Amino acid sequence: MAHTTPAPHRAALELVGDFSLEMTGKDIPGLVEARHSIPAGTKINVTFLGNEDLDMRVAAAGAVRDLGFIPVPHISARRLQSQDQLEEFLWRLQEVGATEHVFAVGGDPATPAGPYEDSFAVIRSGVLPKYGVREVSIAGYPEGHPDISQETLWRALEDKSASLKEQGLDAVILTQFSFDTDPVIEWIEAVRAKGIDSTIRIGTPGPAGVKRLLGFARRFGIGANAMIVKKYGFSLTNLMGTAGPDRFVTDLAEQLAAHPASGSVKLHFYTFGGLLASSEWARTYVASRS
Ligand SMILES: NC(=O)C1=CN([C@@H]2O[C@H](COP(=O)(O)OP(=O)(O)OC[C@H]3O[C@@H](n4cnc5c(N)ncnc54)[C@H](O)[C@@H]3O)[C@@H](O)[C@H]2O)C=CC1
Ligand SMILES: Nc1nc(=O)c2c([nH]1)NC[C@@H]1CN(c3ccc(C(=O)N[C@@H](CCC(=O)O)C(=O)O)cc3)CN21
Repeated sequence: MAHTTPAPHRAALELVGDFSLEMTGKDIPGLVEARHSIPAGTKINVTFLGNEDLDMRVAAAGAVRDLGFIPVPHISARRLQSQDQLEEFLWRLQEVGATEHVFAVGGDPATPAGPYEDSFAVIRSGVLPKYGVREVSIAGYPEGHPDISQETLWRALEDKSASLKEQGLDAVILTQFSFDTDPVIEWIEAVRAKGIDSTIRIGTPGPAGVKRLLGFARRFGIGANAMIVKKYGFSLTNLMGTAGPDRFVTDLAEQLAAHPASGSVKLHFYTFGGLLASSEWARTYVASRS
């Protein structure tokens, strides 16, 4: 007899199937360790951190590719010192076959290090397709951004989407992580209401120590008050513990199933606890619902 999967489970499987991951330039050992837990062809983003250099970023993107996954290197507009530096990065990435997908992001420095004030400046410069870029991810903020107004964020999203479309580049929206699904659902509706139909990848932390998660949340200005944190499934009185995205993902899947106009929505794991923990979590989650 045909096996039927209950609707909320089906929604959860759709959401978690084809998840993407994230690593830092330093994390090649973690990638090697996790490689058998990660499905072939999984997208793995490589961050562009201030404490890493071009060689590390290129080596990490190349390792992702060599192991049979799809590298999505980050390009941090405000951290670039010159157009030459951007082109050198892209050229080196292209040499290791890692330019088809990139994530163009503003970057945390309060003042730009060079000619790119924001990710729109990188995108509209037109250099990306010259190096083989075909799909560009851009950032989304379901809970806003501590230093950027809502109006500015929405204008940036629309400008970048329009410029990518004009250049014939695919767009994906990748969101800042959060612990609360309510603003995520509202925000997806607002994106769709603007006529933007790109795939949205909802960022969520993979399993990690609670203290570490809260540290990153504070650092990036992400809402993590006691109520939200409890809803996510961890306790502030148990800082030594580990928290995973079970509740967040199950809740998000249920809400998406109730909002069919959400369009294509997938998951992205910020792997603060390591690539292995996130990929094993996804594997177990899918297995328990299939
Ligand atoms: N690396 C990552 O995974 C993620 C990084 N971020 C951070 O979010 C911020 C915005 O990035 P995008 O959405 O790509 O913005 P964007 O590059 O599209 O810029 C949008 C507007 O915000 C301003 N802006 C950009 N970065 C700023 C900053 N650090 N401080 C003050 N104003 C800024 C720009 O001048 C522009 O007017 C950056 O700080 C970025 O690093 C956000 C999500 C994920
Ligand atoms: N505003 C903003 N800026 C970012 O850079 C950023 C976000 N948001 N959202 C989430 C992603 C994930 N990011 C990161 C940043 C650092 C590490 C990391 O492991 N950094 C260290 C370890 C230091 C520590 O434990 O505090 C490193 O080795 O550099 C991981 C993910 C960067 N990202």
